[in-house]
Amino acid sequence: MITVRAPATSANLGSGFDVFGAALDRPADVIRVEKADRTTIDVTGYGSEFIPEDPANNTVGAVAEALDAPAHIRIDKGIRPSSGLGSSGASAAAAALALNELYDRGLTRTELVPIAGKGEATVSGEVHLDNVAPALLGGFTVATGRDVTTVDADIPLVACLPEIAISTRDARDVVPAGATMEQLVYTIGRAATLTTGMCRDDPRLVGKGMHDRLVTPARADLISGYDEVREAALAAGATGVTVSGAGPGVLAACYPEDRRDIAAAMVEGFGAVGVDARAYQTRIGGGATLSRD
Ligand SMILES: Nc1ncnc2c1ncn2[C@@H]1O[C@H](COP(=O)(O)OP(=O)(O)OP(=O)(O)O)[C@@H](O)[C@H]1O
Ligand SMILES: N[C@@H](CCO)C(=O)O
Repeated sequence: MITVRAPATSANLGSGFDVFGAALDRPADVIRVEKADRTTIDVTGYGSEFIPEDPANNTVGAVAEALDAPAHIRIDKGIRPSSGLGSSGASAAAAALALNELYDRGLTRTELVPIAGKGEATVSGEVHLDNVAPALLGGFTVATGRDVTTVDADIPLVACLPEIAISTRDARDVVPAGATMEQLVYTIGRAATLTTGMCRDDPRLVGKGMHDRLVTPARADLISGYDEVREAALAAGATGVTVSGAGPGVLAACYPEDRRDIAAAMVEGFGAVGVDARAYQTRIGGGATLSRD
């Protein structure tokens, strides 16, 4: 049996819509695969009651089909679905790595990224690699078309998950259809600042580079308490705050000594508007890990 642990990820990081992604060192999904005549799926764990076991509707089903690798697939969810922490992408990435090994397909992790992306597309409606790339490769990733660049960055983060569900499909509906030249110039500046911060392991530059005036404000309107939580995190020392992926998760970059206070402030911020929330004190971590029993 092959077991793969694939990490949660945070896509976009504010200024890098559909391009930037980061692997988080926690939470994670664990997938176990065994050869079978046809693909079957069992799901347990966090939010499993909301996840279809039909291979046509689960992200791992499309991956098994793309690799021509039928299997019995057990998914233990550590990442809540519809969270903005790449839950569906983590399962797809884990399945790609596990089935590639189970059937000796010989593909590299980079070659598995678009295959995992096909799985992710079954739920979000279109292929974007900003969750599956960091889940497979680890670190901070820049995905443009089929090309993915990685930076092995070390940045402390807090990911706060409110008890609100927002699907990626719905969150894509509010993305503005166009942008002005002024907005584009602003976004390019922030994205470049963030990338420089990742290359230098500099939380200040990463936080500054997260600021986005284009997609994030539209999505923030879907998250009750977003403005309060953002202000609370900044007051507790966060260097930058943004929507994680398609939301409702909220991501803060910070220095390590402020992480605990920021986590408490964010949970309290959601609490102030009557929303329960859970915060993960985390950091940019490695990609999926594989073991064979
Ligand atoms: N293996 C899976 N794990 C999680 N969700 C899955 C899986 N297979 C299908 N789904 C469905 O995908 C949807 C969640 O995916 P979605 O992209 O909306 O959220 P997410 O992956 O948590 O967030 P994001 O991509 O914004 O970081 C839910 O409707 C869920 O039922
Ligand atoms: N880039 C995607 C990530 C969510 O899966 C989005 O923000 O819609």
